Amino acid sequence: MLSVDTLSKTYPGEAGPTAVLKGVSFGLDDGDTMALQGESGSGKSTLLHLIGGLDRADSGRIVIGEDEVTALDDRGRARLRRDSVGIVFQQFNLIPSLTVADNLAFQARLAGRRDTDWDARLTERLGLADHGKKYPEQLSGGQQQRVAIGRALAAKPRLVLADEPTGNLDEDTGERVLDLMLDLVRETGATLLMVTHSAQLAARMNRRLYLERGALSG
Ligand SMILES: Nc1ncnc2c1ncn2[C@@H]1O[C@H](COP(=O)(O)OP(=O)(O)OP(=O)(O)O)[C@@H](O)[C@H]1O
Repeated sequence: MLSVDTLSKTYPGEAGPTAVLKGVSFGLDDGDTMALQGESGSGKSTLLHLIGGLDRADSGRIVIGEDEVTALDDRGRARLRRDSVGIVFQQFNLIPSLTVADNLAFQARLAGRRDTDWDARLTERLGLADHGKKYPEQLSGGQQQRVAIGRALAAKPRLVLADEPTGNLDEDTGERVLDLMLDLVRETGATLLMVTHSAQLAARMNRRLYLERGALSG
């Protein structure tokens, strides 16, 4: 469902251009859960951003389902993010002026795929049933991250991209949040690509890849 083929990305820099990704290739099948690991600065976030259409590659090809991400214009990539991809960042990126319930439903509403039964189940499973009318600032970090996960999953995306989703949480909370996310991702049959520094969390995915000096091993 995801195919990445000889993807390259170079950033301009004061000391000259830096090649961050040098011909990265891999594929994911429907329902795969994959941990993406590598040292700080190895290009993990860059790779996720390119796949999610948040940034453009210099060369190479990314295909999600029927969509060739690398051939889409800005509008096409925005549509793909709205319709097929759920993204969870380390910073929760919730909308402070919306309630928890409205944050959770936000992306599904944009995609025209609001499913109130699924919203209710997500809310229950994520332990947010008593918090729907609160605002993000009234929640703990772990609760906010659960809202961000709920928002990403509410539209039932085919692909979930998560960038250190538990990096801001203590280890126990992080593990619980990840467990929930894995359960919910598996329930929807989505494919998960997750950046993590934690070997323990990576061990719970069915595949692992390691990014080193712009290339993958694993
Ligand atoms: N917009 C940008 N402009 C210039 N350089 C950038 C930009 N974004 C990232 N870089 C550089 O590209 C390299 C890879 O960054 P990236 O954030 O992808 O790494 P990472 O593996 O996700 O790191 P971390 O684990 O610390 O989050 C780094 O050297 C970074 O400084």
